[in-house]
Amino acid sequence: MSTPPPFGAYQSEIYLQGLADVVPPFSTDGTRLDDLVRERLEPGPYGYVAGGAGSGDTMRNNREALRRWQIVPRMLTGATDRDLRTSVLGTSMPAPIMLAPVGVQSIVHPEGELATARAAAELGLPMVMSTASSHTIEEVAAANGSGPRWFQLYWPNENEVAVSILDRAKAAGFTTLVVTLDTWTLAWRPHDLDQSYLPFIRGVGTAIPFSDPAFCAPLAASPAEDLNMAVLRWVGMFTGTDRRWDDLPFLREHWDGPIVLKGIQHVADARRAAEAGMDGIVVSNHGGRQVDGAIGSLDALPGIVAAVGDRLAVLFDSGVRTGADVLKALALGAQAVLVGRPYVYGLALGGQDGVKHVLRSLLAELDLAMALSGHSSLDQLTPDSLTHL
Ligand SMILES: Cc1cc2nc3c(=O)[nH]c(=O)nc-3n(C[C@H](O)[C@H](O)[C@H](O)COP(=O)(O)O)c2cc1C
Ligand SMILES: CCCCC(=O)C(=O)O
Repeated sequence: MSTPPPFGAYQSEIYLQGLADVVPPFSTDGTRLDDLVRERLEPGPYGYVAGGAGSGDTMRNNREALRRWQIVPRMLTGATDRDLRTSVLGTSMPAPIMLAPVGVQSIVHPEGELATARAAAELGLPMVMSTASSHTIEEVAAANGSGPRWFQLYWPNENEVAVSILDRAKAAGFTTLVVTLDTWTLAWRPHDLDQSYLPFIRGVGTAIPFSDPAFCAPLAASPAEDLNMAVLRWVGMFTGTDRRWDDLPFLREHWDGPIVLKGIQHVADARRAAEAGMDGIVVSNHGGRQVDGAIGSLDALPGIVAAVGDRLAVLFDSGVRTGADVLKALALGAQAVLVGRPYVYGLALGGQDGVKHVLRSLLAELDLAMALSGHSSLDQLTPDSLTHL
C-alpha cells in the first residue's frame, strides 16, 4: 500500500503562496476562529453557534480537560512518512476526523450544509448530516456526491415520521445512523434566551421534517403556506421526547447499517450501549451546549474506552480545536474525532472554501503533531504518548 501524500503539505503550500504575496483566507489557528466569527455574524446566529449551556462552564471544561493531557514527544523514531488512513464501522477515511452533525447551518451562510457537504467530499472526510439541517436529505446527499456520509437522528415522537426519515436517509446513501441522546429537549441557553433567538422558530433547520410526507400528512396547510402550524408540530415532534433503552430495538428494525449513540459520558451508559448491541458511541457533551456544570468530555473518555473499547467503536467530540487535541483523543483510545464549531466557523468565514481551509489546517496540524512527537501511524498513539497534569 503506497503512503498517501502527507496532509502537512498544506503547510508548504501556504508558505509558497507567500512568494506571490498571497496569505490564507483567514487564520490557520483553530482556537482563533470564534473571535473572527464574532465580528462577522449578527449577535443572534453568533450566540447560537458559539454559545453553550448556562454559565458556559461545560464548554470551558471541554477545553481544560484537553489542556490537562499533554503530549510527551519522542525523537529519532522515523516518523518522516505518516499514514493517517483508517476505517470506522466500515467507512474508510483519509484521517480519523469527521464533521459532527450541526443543524441550521444556513444561519451562518446561505449555502449551509450544501457547502459543507461539498467541502467534506473534496477531502474524503465523512460528514454526519443533522436531522436539524437547513437543507433536505436528498439535497445534501447530491452535494456530497460520492463522499462518505452518516445520518444523525433526532428521534421524533411519532414512529411513522421516524421510519419515513430513516427510509429517506437510507435511500440517499447514508450508511451509518448516529442517534443523538443528549438533546431530547433544549438546555437553558442564556445566549439565545437573552436575544429570544431560536432559529427553528424562523423555520430554519426544519427542512427535513417539512419535506417529509409523514410529517406533513396531518397538517391542514403545507409548511410554506402556514409556517406557524408547521413549527408547532415540529416542537411537539422533536422536543420533550421520551425514549428509553428499551426503545432501541425499534431503530435496529428500521435501519440495516451500523448504529452509533451520541452523547455518552457515563461509563454505565457506555456499557448499556454495548449490552443493547449498538455498534458505536460518541463520547460527547454536545460541545457544552446541554448540561451546564458537566465534566469536560475528554475526562469521560479513558474510563469508557477501558470499559467498552473492545466491544464498541468509541468516537469522541466536544472542544476539539487543534491537531494536538485530535492527537490526544486518539491516544486516549478514540477511533475518530468529530469537530463541530470549527468547520461551521469556516463556513461562516468563507463558505465551502472556508470549511475546506479549516479542515485542511486541522489535518495538517494533526499530521505535523504526529510527525514531531514521533508517531508515524495511528496505532502508535497510546496513553503512553501523553501525560496528565
Ligand atoms: C450550532 C450547532 C448545532 C448543532 N446541531 C447538532 C445537531 O443537529 N445534532 C447533533 O447531534 N449535534 C449537534 N450539535 C453538536 C455537535 O454535533 C457536536 O457534538 C459539538 O459541536 C462538538 O463540540 P465542538 O463544537 O466543541 O466541536 C450542534 C453543535 C452546534 C455548535
Ligand atoms: C433540537 C435541535 C437542536 C440543535 C442542536 O443540536 C443544538 O443547537 O445544539
